[in-house]
Amino acid sequence: MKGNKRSIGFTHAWNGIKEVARTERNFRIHLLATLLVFAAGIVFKLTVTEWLIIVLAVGLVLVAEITNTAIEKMMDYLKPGLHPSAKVIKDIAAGAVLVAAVTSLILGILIFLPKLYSIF
Ligand SMILES: Nc1ncnc2c1ncn2[C@@H]1O[C@H](COP(=O)(O)OP(=O)(O)OP(=O)(O)O)[C@@H](O)[C@H]1O
Repeated sequence: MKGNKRSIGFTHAWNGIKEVARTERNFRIHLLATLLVFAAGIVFKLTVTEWLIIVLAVGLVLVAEITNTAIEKMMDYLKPGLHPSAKVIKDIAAGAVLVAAVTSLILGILIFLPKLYSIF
């Protein structure tokens, strides 16, 4: 048999992430932003505590985006046509992404702004 139960579970999870990356432009933008933030972290030599905050902030946004996509796809599967309840559910899921993104933006500003300020 090819692979054990755990590796098969990982394969399903990886397939899920690939599906989100393939279908969701916002997720691809967040992945690009993640790379840029990590590059900036290396350039500015972040402390361990700062890295902890940045990694958590980035993870928060990616998890929110993946969850939002799962909810959107579930709604499209369960209720393919337009429906007020589908709208409310999707809007709430999108709201979670917005909250995560704004939180991460604030954390990023608090960490990187003083470093940028000290350069100029
Ligand atoms: N079945 C539906 N019934 C009513 N309104 C809907 C429905 N599907 C989507 N909408 C509205 O369109 C918005 C965008 O939904 P869509 O499924 O197109 O997600 P998206 O374009 O991938 O957006 P996001 O940026 O949140 O990922 C929803 O937040 C909702 O307001």
